[in-house]
Amino acid sequence: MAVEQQDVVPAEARDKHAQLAEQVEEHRFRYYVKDQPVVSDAEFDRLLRSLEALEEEYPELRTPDSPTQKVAGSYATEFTAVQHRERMLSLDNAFDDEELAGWADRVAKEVGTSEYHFLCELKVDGLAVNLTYEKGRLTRAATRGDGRTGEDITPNIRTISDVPDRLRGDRIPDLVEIRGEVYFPMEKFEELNARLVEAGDKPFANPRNAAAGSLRQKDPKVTATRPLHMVVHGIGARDGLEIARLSETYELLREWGLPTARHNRVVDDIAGVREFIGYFGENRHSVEHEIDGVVVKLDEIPLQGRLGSTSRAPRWAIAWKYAPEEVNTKLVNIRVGVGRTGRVTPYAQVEPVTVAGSEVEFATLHNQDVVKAKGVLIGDTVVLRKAGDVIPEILGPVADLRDGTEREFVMPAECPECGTPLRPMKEGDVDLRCPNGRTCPAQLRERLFYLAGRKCLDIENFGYVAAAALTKPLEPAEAPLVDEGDLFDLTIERLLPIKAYVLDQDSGLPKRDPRTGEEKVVTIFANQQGEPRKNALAMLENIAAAKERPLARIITGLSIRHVGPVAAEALAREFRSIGRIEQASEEELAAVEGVGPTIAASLKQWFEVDWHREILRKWRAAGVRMEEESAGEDEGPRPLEGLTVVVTGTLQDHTRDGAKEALQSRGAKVTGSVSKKTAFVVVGDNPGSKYDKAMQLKVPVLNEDGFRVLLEQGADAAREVAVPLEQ
Ligand SMILES: NC(=O)c1ccc[n+]([C@@H]2O[C@H](COP(=O)([O-])OP(=O)(O)OC[C@H]3O[C@@H](n4cnc5c(N)ncnc54)[C@H](O)[C@@H]3O)[C@@H](O)[C@H]2O)c1
Ligand SMILES: [Zn+2]
Repeated sequence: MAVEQQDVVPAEARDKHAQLAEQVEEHRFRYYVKDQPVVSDAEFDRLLRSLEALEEEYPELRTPDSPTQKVAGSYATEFTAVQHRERMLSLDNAFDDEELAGWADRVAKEVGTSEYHFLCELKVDGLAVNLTYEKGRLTRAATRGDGRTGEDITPNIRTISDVPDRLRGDRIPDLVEIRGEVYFPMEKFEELNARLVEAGDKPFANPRNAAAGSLRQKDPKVTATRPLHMVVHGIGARDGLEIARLSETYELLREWGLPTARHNRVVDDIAGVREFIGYFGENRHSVEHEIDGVVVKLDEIPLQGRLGSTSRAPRWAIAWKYAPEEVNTKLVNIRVGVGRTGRVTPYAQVEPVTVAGSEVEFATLHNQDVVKAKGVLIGDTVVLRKAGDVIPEILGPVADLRDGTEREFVMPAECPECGTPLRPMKEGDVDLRCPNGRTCPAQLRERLFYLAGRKCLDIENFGYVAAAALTKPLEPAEAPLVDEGDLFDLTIERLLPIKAYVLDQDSGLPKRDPRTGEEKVVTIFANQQGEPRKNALAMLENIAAAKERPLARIITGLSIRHVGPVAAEALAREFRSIGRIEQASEEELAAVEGVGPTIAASLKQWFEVDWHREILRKWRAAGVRMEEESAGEDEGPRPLEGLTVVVTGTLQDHTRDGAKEALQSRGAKVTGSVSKKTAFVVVGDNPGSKYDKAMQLKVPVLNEDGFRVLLEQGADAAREVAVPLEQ
């Protein structure tokens, strides 16, 4: 027999299988027992899939002890082992629509009735726990372990305020096992790592590991200091409880005081499932915890029993996985960039990786304290996260992969672009700045880019490369712009000879030709014959047109510290001229609503600088708008008059102020808190409690598309596309 089997499975495949199985087991140990995985989930999933593919090809390899056949995980000996009364299973995954449809077809075939529903739940990214309640009292809490045996973490679970010690209400059974997920909130994560690093401990690579590591502490006092939360997503053994639908069971559990999920939905068919998946794919960050997918379950409990389970997962449920937002990559270097107001910020340069659909090479690190708080070293493998449209960030290091060659980041003492010694603007500031405001090439380039950008003069054909070329060309030696003063006096003759690097906006570094590896240099305004390019002429025309922009935008474009679009708007409304702003006293400035003392002081300082006043003199001479007599608010129709709107979360196409401005200019009132009188809540990414409040009060919620409808077609049209609320 043995010989025959050898014939069927080539030795090569057998070796490959053994090797993969060992790797999978090793990663599982690091993940479930040590809470310090060394590869990303996506990488791990790929490994497991190759193992499955191999077993598909050679079914003999699929023995009961293969990692594909077991509930992953083990338990550490520091904890007392606990037997679960009913096994805790894993879930089968669907990575695409075909796999989802395949699952639905099997359900339809095997369930034996057409009367069934799907319950859609969010897949919470944390760790599974099992709570045993006897006669309403929490008597035991355990991790999943290998599905049969978990670790006793009862004292640790008791420190989580979401978890009731005693159930209250009716129909409380003699015994019930409650299954759920413990998670660590993303927004508290950085703080935890900062504390760990400060104490000389290893930081966590991501919030899921932080949840697992925090809960599985030998000393529950440590767990008590960690902001853990729990969401219920299932039920195990029970005695004295008759239940028919899982969704209804959750209602009951909620009445007992258990933390049930708020976003569950029962749908009739797979189309409904797809809609739920689509919605939360778009609104992944509007949820209070991290999610990595959607779990679809058969809602009818007797039918669940009819379908049964395999050794590792129920057949009546499937987990749809969203594209991963976290990847592991190497932190190649930490560089510093100089911003428009001279602020110097470290940022990470990583080995390029694709995440959430785009290639990432740089991630923000904010300031030197953040670098320290994250506990990352140059040379570390790090977890990089790109959530939706948010700027990529480094979550934490994979400390277990260090080999001793990693080094700490040291903040430079001098500006990387002009060599001026860096210093904080005020005593006690964390941020360091380059004080060379006028001629620091980095500051000038960033200021010009901002000035030409959407919030200010909105000059088309004037991008980052142009900003760099005009301020620090390779040729000619003398730059056309020494500061922004001469912007409106540029001529095509001055532009034609310019040769410059093609600078990358994220890093401020020259881009390289992928073939030759050389830095790219272009004559950006002239073609090969030395004639003006179309873009160059268009840019000049657009610069001329920009002189007429509203006063507020011109003020914004001056890059006065603390004076963003909102303050500029307030200043323009109140003073209606830059000259009058200059002449106003600090008290007068501070008294304007939306200005205040910090901005007033900053304005005063700005006007004291000679070259700043010189910019204004040149602009005035060039015919740039310096006054505005008509009141902007009185212009045009006000289609949203009488509506109160709340904006929350991060929108893609609008800044918060831009959204506000767009609403106000149409007559709507924009407020900060949701009440019954609120007409709409506009929700971007990471909206927080206002979204919850809107759900509670059943105020129509608009996503960004809905917001556009509101602006362009009015309130009635917007109501039609508002998010249907949960029944
Ligand atoms: N990076 C690594 O080295 C490594 C190693 C092992 C596992 N992993 C990762 O762990 C995951 C696999 O672990 P798994 O076997 O626990 O399977 P799983 O996470 O894919 O699915 C099962 C688990 O989902 C959880 N869950 C969350 N929300 C739920 C809901 N609403 N209803 C039901 N269950 C819900 C439960 O805890 C359940 O145990 C994968 O994401 C894998 O990439 C990573
Ligand atoms: Zn500088």
